[in-house]
Amino acid sequence: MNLYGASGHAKVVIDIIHSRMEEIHYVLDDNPAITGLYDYPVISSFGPEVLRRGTLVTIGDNEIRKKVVDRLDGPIFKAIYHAAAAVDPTVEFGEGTVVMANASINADTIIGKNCIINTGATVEHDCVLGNYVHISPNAALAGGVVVGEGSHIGIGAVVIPGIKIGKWATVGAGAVVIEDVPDNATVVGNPGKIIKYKNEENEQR
Ligand SMILES: CC(=O)SCCNC(=O)CCNC(=O)[C@H](O)C(C)(C)COP(=O)(O)OP(=O)(O)OC[C@H]1O[C@@H](n2cnc3c(N)ncnc32)[C@H](O)[C@@H]1OP(=O)(O)O
Repeated sequence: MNLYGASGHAKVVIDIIHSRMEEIHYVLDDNPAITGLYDYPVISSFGPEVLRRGTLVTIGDNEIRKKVVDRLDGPIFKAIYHAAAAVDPTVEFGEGTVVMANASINADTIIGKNCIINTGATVEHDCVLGNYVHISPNAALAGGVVVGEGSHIGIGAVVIPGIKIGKWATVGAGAVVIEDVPDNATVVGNPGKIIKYKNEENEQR
């Protein structure tokens, strides 16, 4: 497989890949100033033949990861999870999703494409996560939580059972979410409160 994005996030994905003894063929990045990541040379100029084995887009920012996936002229690699992640066999993943060490994902959860379930995160039973979601390290989703496309749950945040989080929303680090979160909203604190929206026309401060 290839990695696209020679970032800090890519370093952690390399750990997953090593734990699974999969082979990395190329590390790619748009920035020609980045020439290496660990022992891997990084290339910024390449033809379609480089992409044929499948690529994981290793960019932490959800919007930028989507932009790169949308323009990629080749297949996305299957979902991959660290050998030290605890994943129930009933869990379904979309392609390009990565699960870091010590994450736990419980029964009948469905996770979309190109998501990140980061180190030590908990995604409980019966959750549904859209594409391009990022659950940050040590964040916890209780049972039956729904997270819409592109939303980012910050480090150490907690979401109580059955909550629905809309698309492209942000939950701040350490927040405790006890009410549904609309699309594009940013929620912080305990209990979580909306502080802004991505689209100014929706702003309700
Ligand atoms: C491996 C990895 O590193 S994975 C990456 C994990 N990353 C994260 O978890 C990042 C999470 N991001 C945050 O928590 C950010 O602070 C955000 C997204 C919630 C807000 O960021 P910004 O939009 O830049 O907002 P800004 O910093 O201007 O803060 C706005 C207000 O919210 C407050 N605020 C910001 N974040 C939080 C928070 N997590 N909890 C409580 N209050 C917060 C600020 O104090 C500020 O309050 P004020 O208006 O009274 O001064």
